[in-house]
Amino acid sequence: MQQAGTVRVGLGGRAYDILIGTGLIANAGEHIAPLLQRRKTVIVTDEHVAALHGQALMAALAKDGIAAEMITLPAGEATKRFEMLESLTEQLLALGVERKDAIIALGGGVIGDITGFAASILRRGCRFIQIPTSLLAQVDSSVGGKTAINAKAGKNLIGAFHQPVLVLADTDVLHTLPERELKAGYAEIVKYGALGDFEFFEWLEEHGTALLAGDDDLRREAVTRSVSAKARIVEEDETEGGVRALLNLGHTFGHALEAATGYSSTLLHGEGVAIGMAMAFRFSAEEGLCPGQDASRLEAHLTACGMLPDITTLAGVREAGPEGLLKLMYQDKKVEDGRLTLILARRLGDAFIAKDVEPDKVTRFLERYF
Ligand SMILES: NC(=O)c1ccc[n+]([C@@H]2O[C@H](COP(=O)([O-])OP(=O)(O)OC[C@H]3O[C@@H](n4cnc5c(N)ncnc54)[C@H](O)[C@@H]3O)[C@@H](O)[C@H]2O)c1
Ligand SMILES: O=C(O)C(=O)C[C@@H](O)[C@H](O)[C@H](O)COP(=O)(O)O
Ligand SMILES: [Zn+2]
Repeated sequence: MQQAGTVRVGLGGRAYDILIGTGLIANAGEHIAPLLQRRKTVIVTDEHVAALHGQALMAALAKDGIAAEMITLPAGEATKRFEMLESLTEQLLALGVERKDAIIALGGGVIGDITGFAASILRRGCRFIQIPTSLLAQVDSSVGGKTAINAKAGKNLIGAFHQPVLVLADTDVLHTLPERELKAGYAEIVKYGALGDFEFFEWLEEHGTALLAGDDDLRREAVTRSVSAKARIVEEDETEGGVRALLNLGHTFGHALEAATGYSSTLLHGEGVAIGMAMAFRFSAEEGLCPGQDASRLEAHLTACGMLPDITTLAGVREAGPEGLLKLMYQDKKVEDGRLTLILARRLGDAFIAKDVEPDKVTRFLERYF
């Protein structure tokens, strides 16, 4: 049975709906057919998701007369690289994807990011639909139009803003997601509370454990609240000229840790975000910007969910050391005129953009972690 709510991302000519609920993949054809110029599409997915949910989507599209081909990429962050982008775009062209077609990204944030980027450049831009299957992709990466691959120099450095034309977040599929991946997605949910909604943070303190354990109603509510918050920010600032940078809370530290650990399974993106948010709050507290008890409260919640490892135990991080991490932080896209921008906090639920952060302060802060 299909049961879904809708959040609209109001971006004028690039506006789209995010449908959140159950039975959305089983009925995908009915939502997708009206968007197609011809009843033909290509699904891009990864090997795990293809095995679990690929056939269900193919069958749902066939029910509405949509012929679909499937391209399956390797799972994991290492897929967000140039060689994969080349292979993906060549395969899309070989399958005859036309400029007016809409391709489908079925998977987590890795598939959404690389497929969205491929769509943004294929024949100078075709449309794409997000069917996010990880918690992280449902609450964050499928919405807002940031698409990218990683570069040797840093995370998501080659990409484009390219909005999807539809997002189908089917919470049924979360039941096959491994626990570690669920927790990684949960970090991005905590982010919305920590950056701008204290009441949501309190709700997560109360319901986080049950949500992670599998409660569908709580998951649906968390996805809806998260994407609603993201949609409002993206509507105000689509290409991160200002306020959208708040969605980067924890990411300057987190992306540096991901780079230091080689974009590998040593540290998932969401895990880096959890550690990075705790660091951003602790740094804010040590700078006298935020009460220490708020930093402790955030740490306590993340620790209760098993999400705050000692960073120096992560292969690659000790080798990088404070100086190495600081250097990686300077690849951040928020750097302006060679100066570091961090998302810091006044309190839980109130983050702000701090420009021109002194590197010495960050180095001394990082040294205390080692
Ligand atoms: N564009 C954005 O705004 C944005 C936002 C946040 C994160 N991201 C990016 O998203 C990526 C992380 O996304 P992710 O955490 O989804 O990682 P992912 O895409 O690697 O998916 C996580 C793992 O779960 C598997 N998986 C996905 N759905 C499943 C399901 N329903 N059942 C079983 N297994 C499933 C995948 O095969 C993979 O092994 C990072 O590259 C990050 O940079 C982008
Ligand atoms: O949508 C945004 O804006 C975000 O910053 C969301 C982040 O969770 C996401 O990881 C994003 O890809 C990071 O953006 P980047 O510009 O730092 O690469
Ligand atoms: Zn993120």
